[in-house]
Amino acid sequence: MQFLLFHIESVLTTYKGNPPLSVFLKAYFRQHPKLGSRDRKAISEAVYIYYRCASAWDNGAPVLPVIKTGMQLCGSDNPFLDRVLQGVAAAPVPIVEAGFPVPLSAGMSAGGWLASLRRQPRLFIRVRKQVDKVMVLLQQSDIDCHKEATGWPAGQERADDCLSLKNGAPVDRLLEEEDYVVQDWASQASIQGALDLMRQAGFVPQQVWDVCSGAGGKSILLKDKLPAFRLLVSDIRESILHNLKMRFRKYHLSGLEMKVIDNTATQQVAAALEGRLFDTIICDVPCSGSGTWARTPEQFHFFEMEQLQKFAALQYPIAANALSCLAPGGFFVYITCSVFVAENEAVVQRLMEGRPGLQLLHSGIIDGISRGADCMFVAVFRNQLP
Ligand SMILES: C[S@@+](CC[C@H](N)C(=O)[O-])C[C@H]1O[C@@H](n2cnc3c(N)ncnc32)[C@H](O)[C@@H]1O
Repeated sequence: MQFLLFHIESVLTTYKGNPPLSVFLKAYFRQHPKLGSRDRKAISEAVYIYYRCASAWDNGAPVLPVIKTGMQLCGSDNPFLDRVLQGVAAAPVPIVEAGFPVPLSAGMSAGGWLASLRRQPRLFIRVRKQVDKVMVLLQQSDIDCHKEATGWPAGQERADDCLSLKNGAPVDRLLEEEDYVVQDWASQASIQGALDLMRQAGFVPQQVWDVCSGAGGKSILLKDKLPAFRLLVSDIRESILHNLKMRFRKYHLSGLEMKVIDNTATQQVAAALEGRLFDTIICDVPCSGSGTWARTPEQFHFFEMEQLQKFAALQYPIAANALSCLAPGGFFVYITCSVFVAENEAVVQRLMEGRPGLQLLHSGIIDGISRGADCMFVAVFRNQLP
């Protein structure tokens, strides 16, 4: 047991918040090949618990002794982990009592959101075909799963192809890889709701630009849901566009054009697009990720308020440069995985200023907390200029 505690402490003292904890742990375990899979699991769980709980107790100071005692009492079977989490969930959160220092988007309560960061979220998949057959297959293997309705606004969601499962469910061993996409409920809902709005307006996207495409979560969903359309994806990182290309290949999707673009650079955008206009633009900007901190509790632990200014300085220019390429009558979808006003409503407000032709059709948080999912923010605009 002592060696597990040694490794837990060693990770906690050497990890400084970057790269993501999952990447750091993989590298750490590569350096310690004698650790078996059970050891790695116990160390990872304890470290994640530390970061989940640390916010509840005065920068985590008392959390480590609780983990140590738990491990000494229970071994690495981890029944103690549940008890630690239950204890933490019930404990008062000092930061809530003091009031969370950053204003949260409309509809978010600081207490509910902070409490949700202490629970591990669920796993969500989007099933690309025969969802009922897939559910039966999973249930036959004793994997508890249920359909989760996606879309917005509340009351207009549809239970379709989104499945909710316990985190860690071994879907990769049971399903063919091209039959499903791992994608959080809120991410699915962000696009599903926007598509519903377009459908209600009798609008069918033909020329789509996915700005900040990352590895293509939103684009893959669009390709699965819509009839043929031309798609441009762009991101500042060439390596992530390579991942996107591999994913498109895996899912047998075609009709893709890719460009490396720094969307904060007005000249670069103009040179890359040569006056092209798009009738649909998805703008899923870089952000604090605060709506996903339940999955990455280390980001909350190491978060510093100044980082918000840095993101805000990226979000507006990225969105404004993209908006300049929106065709008349076109739809512009601004998305973040943040719950902070500064990255959400404040950017929407700035985008509206000086653009009288831009109509805001919808703006709000997609709250995944009760479902064990992430929170996102989405605003949908339409260019009403003739
Ligand atoms: C929230 S992620 C996008 C996630 C992606 N849309 C998806 O659904 O999987 C934001 C992306 O913005 C990219 N990015 C950051 N700064 C950028 C910039 N200045 N111009 C273009 N993309 C940028 C990042 O590389 C990252 O992939």
